[in-house]
Amino acid sequence: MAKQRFFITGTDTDAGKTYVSVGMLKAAARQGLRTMGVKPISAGAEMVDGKLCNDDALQIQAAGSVALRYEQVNPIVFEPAIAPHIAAAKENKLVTVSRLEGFVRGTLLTPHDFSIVEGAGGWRVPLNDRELLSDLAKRLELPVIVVVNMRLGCLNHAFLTMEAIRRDGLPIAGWIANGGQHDMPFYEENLATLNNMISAPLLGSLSWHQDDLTAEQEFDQLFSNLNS
Ligand SMILES: Nc1ncnc2c1ncn2[C@@H]1O[C@H](COP(=O)(O)OP(=O)(O)OP(=O)(O)O)[C@@H](O)[C@H]1O
Ligand SMILES: C[C@H](N)[C@H](N)CCCCCC(=O)O
Ligand SMILES: [Mg+2]
Repeated sequence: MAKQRFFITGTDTDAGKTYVSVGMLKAAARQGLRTMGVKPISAGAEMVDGKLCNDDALQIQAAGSVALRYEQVNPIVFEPAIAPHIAAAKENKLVTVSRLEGFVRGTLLTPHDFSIVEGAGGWRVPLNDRELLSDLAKRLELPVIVVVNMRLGCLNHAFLTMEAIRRDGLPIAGWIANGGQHDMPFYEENLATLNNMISAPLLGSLSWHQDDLTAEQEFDQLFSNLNS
């Protein structure tokens, strides 16, 4: 199987990007693949053993089967859980696409079969006054997986996100309906609307999980859909 790499974005912050990233990394590892994930920039971190660590990055680091140092997974980390460019400005730091691209490409040189790069927030999150996180995805030329947080308002968010990714010229590997039947009235009707109007494949609909086995089964199916 050829090496597979994806950029994971979502309809918003808290859409489930990390949840999906971790689930996919584990599903790929169950198929015997060497897996790794990168969270290039994070905002929202705590001190762990004297080092600022972001929970998404720790989860992604733990879920990958290839051992990576924290800095390889998450090279840029800010303490407050706010928009990353504002967190950077508060520390008089400038984050650029070029710098992030260098870090990510460096980590992805580590031999592996399957990798994900998790964004932060949604598609158009600023990195500085001129550049967006979507510019990083463009520079990396990665196919994109969109996690749609299934709640009222997601139709508009999902369509705008798809439009923006296509406008950026990147392929959409597929989208995931996340957290179904959790708190969405007329879930099936909303899912059908998304499915009819999005031309990229629906890779899977993930329920709001009650147990690990259900989650594993859903991610195994999702992983197999990604490869079909
Ligand atoms: N299908 C699901 N079942 C159960 N819990 C879920 C599911 N999807 C997401 N969650 C939970 O919802 C919360 C938000 O999800 P997650 O952290 O993956 O969002 P995110 O898109 O990565 O956000 P960020 O923009 O901060 O990176 C987490 O606590 C996560 O465990
Ligand atoms: C702190 C949060 N969990 C994410 N890491 C960053 C979300 C940035 C959102 C920016 C925005 O679109 O307003
Ligand atoms: Mg996350």
